[in-house]
Amino acid sequence: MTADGEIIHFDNVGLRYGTDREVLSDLTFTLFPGRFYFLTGASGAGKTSLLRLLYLAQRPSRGAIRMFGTDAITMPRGRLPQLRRRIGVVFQDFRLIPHLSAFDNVALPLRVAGHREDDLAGPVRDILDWVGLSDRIGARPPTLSGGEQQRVAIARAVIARPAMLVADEPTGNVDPDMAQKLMRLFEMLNRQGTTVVVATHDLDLLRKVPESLIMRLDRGRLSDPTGALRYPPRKVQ
Ligand SMILES: Nc1ncnc2c1ncn2[C@@H]1O[C@H](COP(=O)(O)OP(=O)(O)OP(=O)(O)O)[C@@H](O)[C@H]1O
Repeated sequence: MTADGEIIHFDNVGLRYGTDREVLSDLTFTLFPGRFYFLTGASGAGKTSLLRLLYLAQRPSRGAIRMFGTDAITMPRGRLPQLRRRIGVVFQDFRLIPHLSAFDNVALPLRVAGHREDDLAGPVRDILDWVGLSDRIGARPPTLSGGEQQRVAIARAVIARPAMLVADEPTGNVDPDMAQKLMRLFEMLNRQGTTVVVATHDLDLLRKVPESLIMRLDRGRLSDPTGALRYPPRKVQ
């Protein structure tokens, strides 16, 4: 984190895939720690592409990105994993490992980070309990419902206590009740200090988190009365 408290700053960022037109253009904004952001926009507006920039799965075609005080464009590739570990990701399609139990899926980030087996069990059980899955610890993803898989994916994304959680359409596969519960989980996490960024085209979701801030993408550009999301973005009405 930098002195002025930002965690991410985009300066005039653009993204094109291959030689096609830009799918994201002129993005200038700052994300501040501990806030809850929604990223909205019609299908194809560029939400997933922007999230991929945020969790460092994609480099922009132009512009500057500063993350946790580091220039994310010019830093040595070897530092990428260190930066990525500070970001938890909930993918639209979960990306759970089907032959591993819920426990082992959630334990994965800790094992990758080199935690000892003796130290894993407690935190993994606690977090599965927190997402309401203490009775499904041994279950493999194909035997879980969509909402249960989603909660395993959330538990895996937050087990290593990331500074920022990024979630792509996390309620796309669940009923309204479960959507409400998942939002409560994200809010609880946010109250513990995690910056949350949720991409969704479901405008009802925005009302479920009154303190949230909105980033609205329109054909690859941030549409806000000021022309871009800035310092900080306005609150939901
Ligand atoms: N890997 C890729 N190669 C080429 N074009 C891509 C790629 N990924 C996305 N696009 C294009 O970029 C644009 C933005 O796509 P993106 O998936 O970011 O939008 P989105 O807002 O997340 O859409 P949805 O809500 O439907 O998931 C679309 O025109 C899409 O076709």
